[in-house]
Amino acid sequence: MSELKIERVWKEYGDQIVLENVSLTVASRAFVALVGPSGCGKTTFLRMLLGQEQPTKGKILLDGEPLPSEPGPDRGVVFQRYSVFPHLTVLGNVLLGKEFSAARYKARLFGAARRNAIEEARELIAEVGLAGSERKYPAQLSGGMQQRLALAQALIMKPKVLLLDEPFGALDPGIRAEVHTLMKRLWHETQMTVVMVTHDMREAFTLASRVVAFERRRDRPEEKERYGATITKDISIWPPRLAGQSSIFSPDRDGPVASLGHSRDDLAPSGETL
Ligand SMILES: Nc1ncnc2c1ncn2[C@@H]1O[C@H](COP(=O)(O)OP(=O)(O)OP(=O)(O)O)[C@@H](O)[C@H]1O
Repeated sequence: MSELKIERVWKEYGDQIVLENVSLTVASRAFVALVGPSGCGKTTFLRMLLGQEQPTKGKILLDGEPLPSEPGPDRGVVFQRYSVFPHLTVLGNVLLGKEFSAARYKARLFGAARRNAIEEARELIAEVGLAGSERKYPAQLSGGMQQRLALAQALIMKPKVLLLDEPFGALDPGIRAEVHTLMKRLWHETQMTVVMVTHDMREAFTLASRVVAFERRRDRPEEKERYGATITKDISIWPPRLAGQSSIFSPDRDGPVASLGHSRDDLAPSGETL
């Protein structure tokens, strides 16, 4: 279970109303894409889900409980850039979350705990297609590889909710399509709830189970500060998509999702390719 419930949320910075009266329920295992004009508050909304910002008014619940007021391991995040640490290797970046959660001040694991964490990190690195790059630094990786690394870094903590802020926006179209395939597979395998901000409508409709548009209903320059954006469109993709379930209606528009080594028999009871 990982349902997000946003209830009548407002966000104001000083006199500026960025978001007004936003209500949204994101079902467990859904993949919601947030779209909307530049500056309408998509990132602000995502940062509230992460716990980096608090709503001015309203409530955000995760599985019925108020969202903790700071980021935690139940919510992973990947940004367009700068999600990974440049001075750590690929392995070091993926291990970091484990080390921090085990030893908050020293950020180091020892003995069997460390060996197990390394094993887990290596598996995840292979899962995102980076096997063999464990000792490389981010600067030695392409943009697509860095975003794969950022996904592995977020996923090692097994978050209930994955938050993505234009994670693939800086990638070339070919690489982006490859990472989309990976993202879709990871969503099915982990069965996380995903909320992704994107400017790319094709990306939104390729990946998401639901596309939600934010917009200011009143957008005259003199009203900019007084009214915020809210949800103006909410489109459920047909045929319906849900993490861990293959569509019974038709194959996905991008074709079958190849696996890099995971058996997905348990995820697709019909034996269909996800
Ligand atoms: N910490 C802050 N303090 C004051 N104003 C802020 C802060 N963060 C965001 N804003 C303002 O909130 C508004 C919405 O910004 P936000 O980055 O959420 O929009 P966005 O829809 O994600 O934009 P883009 O699509 O261009 O990334 C902007 O006017 C921005 O200046």
